[in-house]
Amino acid sequence: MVDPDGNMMPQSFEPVAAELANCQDDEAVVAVLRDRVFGQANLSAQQHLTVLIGYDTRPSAPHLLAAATAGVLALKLHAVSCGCITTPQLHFLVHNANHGSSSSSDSDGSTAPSLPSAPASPQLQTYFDTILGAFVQLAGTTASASSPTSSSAPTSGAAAAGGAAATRLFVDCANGVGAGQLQRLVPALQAVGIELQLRNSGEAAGGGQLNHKCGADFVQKERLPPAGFEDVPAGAQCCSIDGDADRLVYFSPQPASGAPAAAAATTTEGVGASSSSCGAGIMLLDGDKIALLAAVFIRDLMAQLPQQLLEGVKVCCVQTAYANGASTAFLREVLQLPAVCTPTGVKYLHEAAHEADLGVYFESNGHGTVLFSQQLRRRLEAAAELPAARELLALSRLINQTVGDAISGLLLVELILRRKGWTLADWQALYTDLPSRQLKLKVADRSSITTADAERVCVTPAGLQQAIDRAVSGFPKGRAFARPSGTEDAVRVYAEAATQQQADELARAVAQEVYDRAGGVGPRP
Ligand SMILES: CC(=O)N[C@H]1[C@@H](OP(=O)(O)O)O[C@H](CO)[C@@H](O)[C@@H]1O
Repeated sequence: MVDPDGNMMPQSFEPVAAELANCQDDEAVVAVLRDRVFGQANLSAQQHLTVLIGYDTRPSAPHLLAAATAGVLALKLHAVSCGCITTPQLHFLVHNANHGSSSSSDSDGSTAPSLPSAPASPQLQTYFDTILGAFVQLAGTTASASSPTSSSAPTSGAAAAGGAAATRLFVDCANGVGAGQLQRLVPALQAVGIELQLRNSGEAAGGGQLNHKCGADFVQKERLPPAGFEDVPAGAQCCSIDGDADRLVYFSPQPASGAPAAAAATTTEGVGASSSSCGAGIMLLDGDKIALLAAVFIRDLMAQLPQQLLEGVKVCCVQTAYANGASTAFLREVLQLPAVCTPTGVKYLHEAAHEADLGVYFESNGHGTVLFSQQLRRRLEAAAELPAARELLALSRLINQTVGDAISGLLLVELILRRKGWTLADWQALYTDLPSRQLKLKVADRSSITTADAERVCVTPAGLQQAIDRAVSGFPKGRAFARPSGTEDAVRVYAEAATQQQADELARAVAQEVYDRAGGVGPRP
C-alpha cells in the first residue's frame, strides 16, 4: 500500500486501511479510526489527542484541509491548524508537541537572528528558532578559527557572522511549498552571511508547475540545471529542493562548452531503456555527497571528545543500493564508518539509522537526515563543558530529527562548507563518483521480479540474477541490479562501471535480460 507521497505505508496500517476502504458511511469511518488507530495510542481520554493539520500550495489544499478538519472534529478531537507548511516542518511540530520543545534554549546562549515580518505561527516559530539558533551557535563558535566560506559567486552583500564573506545561494524551490518558508528565512540568513536567491517559487505568470522541469528529483535524475536557471552563472552555488521540501541536492552549472564535472556521472531515466546522455550540464552533489559531508564533520567533532565519552556509541551511515559505490568505499575505507544498506524508501533508512546512536541516512536523491539517540544526547549534555559536545548537541537541533528536511539540510550544508572553508568543488573532490546509469523499463507484471539482500539480488524470475552476474563480470568495477519500482509501474535498472560508456553498456545489457526474462513490454532496450 502506498501513501500519496509514494511511500509504502507501515504494514501495521494496511489492515486498517482495508477496513476504512470497506466503510459504508462517515460513522463507520469514525468508528474504525477510534477503535483501530487512536485506540492504539493507549490514551485514557481521547480528548488529550490533538491532531496537527498542515496544508500545501496545491489547488486541492482547501478541500483536503476542510475534509481532514471535519474528520478530526467528528472524532471529537482537538484540531490545530499549522497553516501552509512543508512536510518536514509538520513532522517537526508533531514531534515537538509530543516530546516538548528542543528549542535553542539549551544552546550556548547564541540567539537566532529575528525572523522577517512574515508572521509564523508560534509552533512554526519554534522550528525556525531551533534551526537558526543552532546554525548561529555552530557558525559563531569557531568563526574566528575557520576560513571564510568562499563561494564561487561571492556577493557584495552583508558580511557573515564572524566576519566571513557572504555566500550567494541560488535555490530551486520546485514551485512548491518550500518557497514560502525559505522566503521567511531570507532576511535572517542574510544577517548570517547567506544570500538566498529563490527561483521557481511558484510565482511566475500563471504559477510555475510543481516539480515540472525543476526540483531535486529532476536535477538528480537528469543532471541538468532546472528551468529558470538560464541566467545563473556557471560555477554558482545552487541547490534544488523538491515540491514538499523533504529532498535536497546541490549543484553548480558548468560552462556550456566545458566537459561535465569530471567527478559527475551522467544518469538518465526513460521508459524503454533510453540511454541518451544529457550532455554537459551541472556538477551534482547528491544525497550521497550530503551524507558524506555530514559524516566527515561529525567524525571530526567526535575526534575531539574523550574516548570514554564515546564508549559503546554506535555510529553508522545508511544508504540504499543506489548509493554510488565510491561513496560506500569512502565511508568504509577512509572514514572507517559502517555503511548499512537497506531497501529503497526512507522508512527503511530511518529505521536502520534509529538503531545507531548517531545514524546518518540519505537516499542518493537527497532525502535524508541525521538521527541522534536520546542516550547520546544525554551523554553529550552531561559533558556540555566540552565545546565539541556542545557542538554535536547543536547539530542535533540544526538537523531535523524526524525526517529528511531540505530547509534544515540546506543550513547543515552551508554550515559545514563555511566551517571547512570549502567551495562546492572542494566538497565534490571528497571522492570521485563511479560513472553510473539508471534506466527504467516496463514489463507485463513487475511483481514477477522479487529481490533479496536490500534489493541487490533478484530472486525471481529464475536465472535473471545469474544473467546479471554474467553481464557484470565483463566490466571493470561493474555493479548492477534491477528492482521493481515501489511507486511506478516500471522496473528500475542501475549500473555503474569504470567508464561512462561501460556503465551505459552494462545498464542496457541488464535491461535486456530483464526484458527477455520478465516479459518486457514495448520495444526491446
Ligand atoms: C531510485 C529512486 O529515486 N527511487 C525513489 C522512488 O522509489 P521507487 O520505489 O524507486 O519508485 O520514490 C520513493 C518515494 O519518493 C523514493 O523514496 C525512492 O528513492
